[in-house]
Amino acid sequence: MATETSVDIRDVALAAEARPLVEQLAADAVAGKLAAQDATLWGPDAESEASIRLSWTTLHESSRPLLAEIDALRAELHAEGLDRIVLAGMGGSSLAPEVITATAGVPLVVLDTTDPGQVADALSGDLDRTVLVVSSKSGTTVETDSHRRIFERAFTQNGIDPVTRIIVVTDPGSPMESAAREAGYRKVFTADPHVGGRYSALTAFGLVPSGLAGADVAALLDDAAAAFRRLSTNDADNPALQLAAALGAAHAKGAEKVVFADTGSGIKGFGDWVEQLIAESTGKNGTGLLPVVVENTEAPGFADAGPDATTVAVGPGVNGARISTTGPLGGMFLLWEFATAVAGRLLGIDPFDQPDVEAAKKAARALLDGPAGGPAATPALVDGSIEVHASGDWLTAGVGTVAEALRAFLATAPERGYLSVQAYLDRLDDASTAVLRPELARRTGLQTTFGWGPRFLHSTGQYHKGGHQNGVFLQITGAVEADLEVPDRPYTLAGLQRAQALGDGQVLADRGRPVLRLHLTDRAAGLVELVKAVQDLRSLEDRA
Ligand SMILES: O=P(O)(O)OC[C@H]1O[C@H](O)[C@H](O)[C@@H](O)[C@@H]1O
Repeated sequence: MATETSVDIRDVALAAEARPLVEQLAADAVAGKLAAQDATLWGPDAESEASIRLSWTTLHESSRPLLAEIDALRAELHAEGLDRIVLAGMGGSSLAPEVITATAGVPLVVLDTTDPGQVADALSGDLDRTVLVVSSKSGTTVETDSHRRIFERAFTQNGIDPVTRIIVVTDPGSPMESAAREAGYRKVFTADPHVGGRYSALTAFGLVPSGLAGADVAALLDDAAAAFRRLSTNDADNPALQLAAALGAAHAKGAEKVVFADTGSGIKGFGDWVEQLIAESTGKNGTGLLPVVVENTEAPGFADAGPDATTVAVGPGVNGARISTTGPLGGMFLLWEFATAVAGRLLGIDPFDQPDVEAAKKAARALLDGPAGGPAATPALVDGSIEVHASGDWLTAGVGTVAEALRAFLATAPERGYLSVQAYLDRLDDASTAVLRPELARRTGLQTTFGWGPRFLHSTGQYHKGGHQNGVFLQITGAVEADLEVPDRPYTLAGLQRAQALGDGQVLADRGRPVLRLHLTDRAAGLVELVKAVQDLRSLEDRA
């Protein structure tokens, strides 16, 4: 892993376009003001939100006292033979720990799903050695609350006192804090409330689960501290100003997509974390930057990126990368946070709110509260193990197969739009679904994103509804073999999962976006058929 945090605008034309912006940012002392937590940088409308969202700039100092607490708790847990850490948390409450622990090579089971099979697999691990970290800033996130209930019951059923095994990370004063204290859970960490979820990598949200799992979290703070010195200077060499200016200049020329490929950074899964930061921070008011995370630099989207996209190497620069960003993980977190906040200023938006996330949650709740968990969805057609559900009027009569439905759906994508593939499945057992991203990108020439539902609802979901309105949305849902009850709640996990897919689909369709839902009545067979249908799409196109 690189030791110094740096940015290289490799594309000469882009560097030239970014230059005046960088100089202006330096002259306006934006980096110093940001480091000093000046809430006026995004204009009067954003000021009140910004005034309670900027403490992340100095977490490399303010989070230090946490380290000893984490070490002491880890030692205590180990002494009791508790060394399997399961983390229940959505979005900002799990994305950073997942990257930190994967990069450190230490195991962490992350629960950010409503798929009953995936949760059942986490439950079937060795509960005798398990500690559940329940992380939620708001303390009200339904997935996280459901996981806590399910684990609490499982501990009890296995003769384990759940209060000894549950650790909570939340904001002070949240409903979860009071409930946890009342229940007497083993430990409650309260995080700095003046840091939003997606900027919280170096707060208790990032550090507690990662440290308990065995990652060297002190090193993260050291690396962030070293990067801070460069990121907070008001000069044109500041890597964050350069990165923000390049992204802003590219956006101004119509490149609203930012395509990420790892080029040997030594960091595992950085794209999944940076995706939330960029999409939720900038994707609003009909503008923003759409992160597209791809498999490698040869993958479609990166290798063949057009004028609507800026390619970014996470790691050393390579051919085809217009920008490269390198550094140790702690430095990279801070670099991208600084750059995203500054890009927000260039785009004229408030990088600290997420005005459109709530809409999908509301729609899912309404479906769950409706009769029998929402209306029965009658498919427009059934082809083998796949049911086709279409929202909007693009599915013409006479379409009889999945391949034809896909073709009709993809024809709705505007030029230089994007395709979002959203799989409400088990991201471990159904991992191969991710192959659809490159397969579809290659055949459509569209920038194509892939997200696991409901995880992406807490990340790129904001952009889908609030950002540039040029996306088309392919949802994939699947049959559930064994559902899981959520103790003391009127819904099951499968019911929640279904409501989340249908609810978000409804919100997108209400905004005029084309949505195709393919429901796999047999997951394995359906996926094979779907991949085949995508291949047939090519032959249909060839014939056209
Ligand atoms: O930490 P929590 O309050 O449970 O929130 C988890 C996630 O929920 C929402 O969807 C927000 O848009 C995300 O920014 C946040 O990270």
